[in-house]
Formats: sequence, structure tokens, C-alpha cells
Amino acid sequence: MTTGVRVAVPGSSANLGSGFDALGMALDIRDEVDVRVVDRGLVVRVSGEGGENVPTDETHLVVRAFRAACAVVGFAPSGVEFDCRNAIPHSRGLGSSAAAIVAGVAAAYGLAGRELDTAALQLASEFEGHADNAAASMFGGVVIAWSEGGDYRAVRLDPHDDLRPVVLVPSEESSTKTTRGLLPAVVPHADAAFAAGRSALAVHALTRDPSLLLTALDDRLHQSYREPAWPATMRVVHDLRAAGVAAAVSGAGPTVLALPKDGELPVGVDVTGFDVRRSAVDLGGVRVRPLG
Ligand SMILES: Nc1ncnc2c1ncn2[C@@H]1O[C@H](COP(=O)(O)OP(=O)(O)O)[C@@H](O)[C@H]1O
Ligand SMILES: N[C@@H](CCOP(=O)(O)O)C(=O)O
Repeated sequence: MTTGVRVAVPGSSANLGSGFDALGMALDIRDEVDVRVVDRGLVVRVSGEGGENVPTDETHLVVRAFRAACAVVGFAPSGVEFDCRNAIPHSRGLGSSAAAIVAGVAAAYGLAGRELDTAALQLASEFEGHADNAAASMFGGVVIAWSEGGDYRAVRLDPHDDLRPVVLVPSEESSTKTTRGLLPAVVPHADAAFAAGRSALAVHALTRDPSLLLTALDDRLHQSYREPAWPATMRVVHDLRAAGVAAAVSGAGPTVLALPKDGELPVGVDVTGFDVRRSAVDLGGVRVRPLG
């Protein structure tokens, strides 16, 4: 049995505008976690993003997901050490929590010599509360995620080669839990119909015809309700869209996801206060390899 694994897990952008809680895309920004089985105890070391804020005991999210996955695969380590090197910004809508959870699950499966399976996606999605980010981090590419009678499921799609994501990351944080609380219990039927059409179109635009992205990423289910949490984000989304760039709030915000035709943002859109990062779609999802 392997006594150590290195896990590299991508962040993600969920919703993709019109696909609230359903669509996700993996991004080429990765956290890396080394997990080693030792004689006893628990050690958690964290560097990079969130290093000063996350706990370093059993309540650490990677550890919690690891323990839960160990129970699923029947693996009982005597002791364990975690070295977390984080690159995915926390609480910005780039799927850091899902990535942490997928890292913990993948580490447990890797140490037990098991391939990731439907139970792994189920566990990661239950932890997160929705499967869009978790499936993207697990499988890479573009995902459609759904739940059925309590079971979380997802399919992975190959993104169109021309997708050149740009993420605009503000310094302010926003908790996904908090902004889910801003969503109404019901929406107008016309908005639901709009969302059904646009999200179906988004699947085509993301995989076959990016010229349709501007129309396809238009949302009526979540962004406007959440706007009070991040007005500057919505101003940038509106300005980019008015300039012809497909843009949406990434996940539950406050990052903006843009998919400009050539990967370049137009001059003239004021992005002051945002760290503009050119990215790429991560195609492979979480990677696990033995540690030497
Ligand atoms: N790599 C990580 N290690 C430990 N905890 C993490 C990690 N990433 C995220 N978290 C936890 O998840 C919270 C952010 O989750 P959330 O509000 O869903 O935002 P995000 O969009 O970044 O997933 C952080 O404040 C932290 O408590
Ligand atoms: N569908 C979820 C996605 C949350 O993504 P995150 O990266 O902000 O955690 C939602 O919109 O609540």
C-alpha cells in the first residue's frame, strides 16, 4: 500500500451564468496537497492562499473530507500528515472549498489504492451542498451536474478549443453560504423558462460554438439577487457584456468570469480593484500520484 500521495486539484468556476447549480468549468489554478501516513497523530501544514485563516486540526476541510472518504473506502491510517500548498483564492467564487474537499477525498482513495468512483463524487458533493464545483474539480473540463433522489451525478464535456477564460479577482471575500441566503424561494415562470433555454444553449456554446456565449451566459436566477453582496462585480459584468464580452459572476462571486473571443479584455472597461488573470480550462481534473 502507498504511504504517501501528492494530490493536485484544480479550482473551478460554477454556474457559468445561466447554469445555476448545474454547470461548472475547471480552471488551471491548482492547490497541491501531500498526504503521508505516519505512526500516529495529525499534522496539518498550510502555505499560500488562506494559510493564516484555516484551522490546522481535525476541522480543516481537507482533513474532514479525507476522514469521511477513509470511512467509505475502509482505510484507517495510524496517523497522517498534510502539507497543503494553496493557490486557489478563498471565498472568491473559484471553488476553493470544493477543491479542498476533492483533494481530501482523492487522497483517501489514492492511499487505499482505489480509483475515484460515483461514491467519491457523492461524498464531495454532499460536503459542498451542490455538485457543480466538485464535479469540475474531480473531472476537469466543462461539467453538467445534477441531483436525483439525493444522488449527485455529473457528466464531463470537452470544452471548445477556443475558450480563453479570464478571471477578475477582487480582494474582497464573499461567503457562498451567505449569498445562497440571498436567493428567493421561488422565481417567476418567465425567468425559469429563460434560464432553461439559456443554460441549454450554454452547453452548445461552451463545447461547439463560442460565438453564442454572450447570449448563452445571460442569467436571471441568481446574479441580480446576490448583487447587494458585490455591486462592483455586477458593474464589471454589465460593462463587459455591454462591450460584447461573454461575462458572468464566477460561482457565488465576487470574482468575474469572462470568456472574451481572443482572451483579451476590451480597453475602456474599468477593472480597477480587480486582479485580472488569464487562465485556461483545466482538462484533466484532480491528479493523484505516489510520493517517493
Ligand atoms: N484549501 C482549503 N483548506 C481548508 N479550508 C478551505 C480551503 N479552501 C476553502 N476552505 C474553506 O472554505 C471557505 C470558502 O468556501 P466558499 O465560501 O464556498 O468559497 P469558495 O468560492 O472559495 O469555495 C474558506 O473560508 C475556508 O473555510
Ligand atoms: N452553484 C453554487 C456555486 C458556488 O461556487 P463557489 O465557488 O462560490 O463556492 C452557487 O452559486 O451557490
